[in-house]
Amino acid sequence: MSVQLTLEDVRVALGGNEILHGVSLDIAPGEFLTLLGPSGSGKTTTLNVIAGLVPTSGGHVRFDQQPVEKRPPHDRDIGLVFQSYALFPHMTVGENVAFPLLTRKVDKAKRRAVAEQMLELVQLPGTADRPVRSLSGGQQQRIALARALAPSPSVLLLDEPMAALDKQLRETMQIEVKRIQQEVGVTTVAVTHDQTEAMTMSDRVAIMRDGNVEQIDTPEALYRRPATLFAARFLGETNLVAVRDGRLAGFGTGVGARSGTAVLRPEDFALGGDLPGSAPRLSVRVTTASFQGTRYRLDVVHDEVGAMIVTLPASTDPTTIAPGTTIELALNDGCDLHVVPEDVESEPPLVSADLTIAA
Ligand SMILES: Nc1ncnc2c1ncn2[C@@H]1O[C@H](COP(=O)(O)OP(=O)(O)OP(=O)(O)O)[C@@H](O)[C@H]1O
Repeated sequence: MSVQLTLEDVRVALGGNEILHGVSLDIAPGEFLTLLGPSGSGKTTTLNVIAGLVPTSGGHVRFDQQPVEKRPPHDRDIGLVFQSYALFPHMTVGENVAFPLLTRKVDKAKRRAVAEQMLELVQLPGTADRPVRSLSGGQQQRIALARALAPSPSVLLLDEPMAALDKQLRETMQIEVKRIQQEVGVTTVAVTHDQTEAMTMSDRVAIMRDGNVEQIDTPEALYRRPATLFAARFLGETNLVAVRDGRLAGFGTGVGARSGTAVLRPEDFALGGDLPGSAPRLSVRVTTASFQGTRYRLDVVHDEVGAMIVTLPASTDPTTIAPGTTIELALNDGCDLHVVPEDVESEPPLVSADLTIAA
């Protein structure tokens, strides 16, 4: 059973300081939301508020409209997965998975059946009788997930669940966690520092900054339409190019907008020679060029715009982009230039302008 999870102007004060300054989130039943943000921005505190592990000093937390602020953690119907797995080392895999059912007084045969069903779900069938210590880190994380899901919680909370895994395993597990979450359909909130992980797993991502939600949207919208420069910098690599009096710095192109900052992603560029002469362009000097299998990644510099990051197709002739070379960059066909207006950082509510390039 999945629930609608609502945080309404939630405030938390700890050690004499207010840590959350009015966090509001509305998470649909079965949705996967990730809290992403720098260290100390309030991600874990928000997760702990939902779990009931941290008291609120204001606002409301609701499951399907019902306030739960007064309910203790064990009475909130929540599954929790931590970075450290927190499995019981002296128990078997099956006993670990079934543990939450033991405390709910479910009989032994039913516990065993649920444990086996959960082990199927996390693709570790037949491991119920193995000592938990005999499993690898990735397998132990699957067991932690199976244990959290065993009582069919209303809400699943994942606190940096992949942080202890190596990069390759982490990428596999991100896909796997999303598959399992979709199969079960449980409303899920995750915390991570890892923007790729956030984009891979989530229906929506909430970017947190200093105890507030900076922006919440789908990964695509956050990447293409960041409402603030903080959000633009936090999700994906970005080039911030000034727009003054309606002209894009360096390019000189009219963008028909007031002043602000254009958010140009590395893939928004192509080599000038590959595009029609009408495409906005500027000459830059290559400082580094590295081949990354599916593309080249270049650091380039322009006197007025400064340093930028650019990616070009893997088929690009490497001799034309060698460090020290001056190349002409053009804005890619279909590049939908997004400008954050100048006053946005200081004057909420946040709005962003979508502009088409004037001929
Ligand atoms: N028990 C506490 N007492 C006082 N301050 C606290 C307490 N717990 C957290 N804080 C402070 O609250 C702020 C938010 O902490 P929180 O752990 O929620 O951030 P975070 O975004 O999860 O960071 P990280 O990514 O480093 O885990 C930090 O400045 C932290 O120092």
